[in-house]
Amino acid sequence: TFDVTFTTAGHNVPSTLYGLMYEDINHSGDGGLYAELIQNRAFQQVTPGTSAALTAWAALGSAKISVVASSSPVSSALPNALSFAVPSGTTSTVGFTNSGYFGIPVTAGWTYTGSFYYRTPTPPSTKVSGSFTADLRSTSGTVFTSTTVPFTTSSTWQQATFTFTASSTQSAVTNLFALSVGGSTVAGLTMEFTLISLFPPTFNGRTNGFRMDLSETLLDMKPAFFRFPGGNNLEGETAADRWAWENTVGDLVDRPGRVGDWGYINTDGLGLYEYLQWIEDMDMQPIMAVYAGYSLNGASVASNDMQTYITEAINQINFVIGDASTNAQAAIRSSMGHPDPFTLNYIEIGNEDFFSPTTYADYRWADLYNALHAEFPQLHYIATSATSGNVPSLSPAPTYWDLHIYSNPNFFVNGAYNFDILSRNGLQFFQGEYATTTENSGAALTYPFIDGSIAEAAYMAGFDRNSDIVFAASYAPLLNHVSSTQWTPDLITFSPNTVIRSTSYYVQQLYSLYKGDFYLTSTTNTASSPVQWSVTRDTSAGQYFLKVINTATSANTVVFTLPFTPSHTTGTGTILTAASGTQNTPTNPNAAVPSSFSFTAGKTITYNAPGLSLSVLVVTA
Ligand SMILES: [NH3+][C@H]1C[C@H](O)[C@@H](O)[C@@H]1CO
Repeated sequence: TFDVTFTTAGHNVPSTLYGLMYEDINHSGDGGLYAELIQNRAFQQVTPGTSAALTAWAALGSAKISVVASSSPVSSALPNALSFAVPSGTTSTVGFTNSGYFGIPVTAGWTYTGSFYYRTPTPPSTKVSGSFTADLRSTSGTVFTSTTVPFTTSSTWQQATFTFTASSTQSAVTNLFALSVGGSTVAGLTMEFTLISLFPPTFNGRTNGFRMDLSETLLDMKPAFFRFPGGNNLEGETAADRWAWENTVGDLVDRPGRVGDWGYINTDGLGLYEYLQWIEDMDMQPIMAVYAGYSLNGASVASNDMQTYITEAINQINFVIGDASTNAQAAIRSSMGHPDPFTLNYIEIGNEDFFSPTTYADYRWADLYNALHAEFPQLHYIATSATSGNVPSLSPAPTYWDLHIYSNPNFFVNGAYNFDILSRNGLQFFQGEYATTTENSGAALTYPFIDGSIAEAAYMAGFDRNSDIVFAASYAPLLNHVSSTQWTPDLITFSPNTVIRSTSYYVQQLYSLYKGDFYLTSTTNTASSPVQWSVTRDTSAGQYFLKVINTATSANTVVFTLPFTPSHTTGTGTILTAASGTQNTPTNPNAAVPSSFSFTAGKTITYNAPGLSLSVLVVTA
């Protein structure tokens, strides 16, 4: 039995404590949160004439399709186009299909919004007019919804737009988007297409917006912040491949995309503006990273080449918070629909610069910090070259540090007091990435499992308890597409039409929902104890959240002694618990989900915590 007495003494819990770490990894962005359904929609960053250039595209009927460098590109950012050549004498239906990001969801009632650019490089002497049919169909050709899109041959680019509404829901996602036309209409013609786009309804109805079910899944966590755009995906393989904000704003036709750092092309259709608008819609605040001159090939920008990136970072921040009436970058923001500045308090300078500590310490940190702090003194700047709370020396000395740790359950159980032992010297910590990535045996994890999730919960009691110096924490990575994953485990796994909440998702959710605003000191415990606890309070609601974490496989009893007598004798709690090894997976998505329970409340509360459990007992004063 663990006897826990808590007092009314303690400290504030920062509102920023629990949030989300994001980067476009595992198709978290393109094919995930970004709602565009067409993969390879503008043939960005591909080599014309290669089969890879045609990823996700296939011909219908006797048409010949290939990716070409257009003789008259739709924009300098999008030099490539799909060439669609119809042999003379063709009479049967021709066209092309796209298989989406490993599938396309067909959902009854959804009105899809589509568009494409098209032109006929060498139009016939007599203009040809006709109609394309745009549709969603199964791979066997069953059409679920369709509409006609009139066209007229012209050597100049036209943009066609259309909508259609699905009348059925298909459980299978192996569906195709198709553009087709009667062969006799276009026989002998060669046409070009690009930026072929199809959106479902989006979160908050935003144009060029976010996938609804994934947004709702994240909203259910009430996350306080969103760290973006990376993570490794900020850094590029080289400086030229980095995430550069300017290439991600403005009209989609002006965004070149880039080769991302996780093995696939980023369209950058999900760009800085879309991130910021969604973050605002989700009641979060950004923790925005700026490129700091280190890339994944291990090279650092030379000291006397830093100015380009310093200027880029200043412009990136001005896009977010500048005055649109005086600042050019802020004026772009305004022209995209947000005249007022977005909320911004935190800037992360680089990512995991403990891989390049020398150049970070010699000049990269100072160059960026000094310039940005001078320009934006009100912002907080987060350094990334620490691997633990014993931070390296940097000048100017950072106040904020981002720490990352990926390990096994034992690390998190034994590390539960890692922040208690740190001296309070003004430093503030962001546990920006953490997760149980292997079993104690070292076996890799494809999905989180209850043993690791409850170990994370034990570590997180340390975030509550030390939230005087831990201002933010987020599990990583956040998302993975079940059909294209480069890193496991992840908090949330998704397919084109399903979302699986892992056991670690529920731990993150419970800590975030029951964060409270004040931490109450209680009986000291020790690291590696099988049971951890945390008591926080929602002061305005007069509610106390008694969290109990039992990392042992057998039950343990905790007896709480309260500094007051609750106003009720029955309390309601929420528990996440499961047998060792349990995972939520695509085939068993609800193997472990939270459930509620009631308990007897009083000046003392005796709670028998099941093995491998996180429980939150809600007590009203
Ligand atoms: N290598 C990990 C650390 C880096 O910051 C992330 O991009 C990766 C997983 O999210």
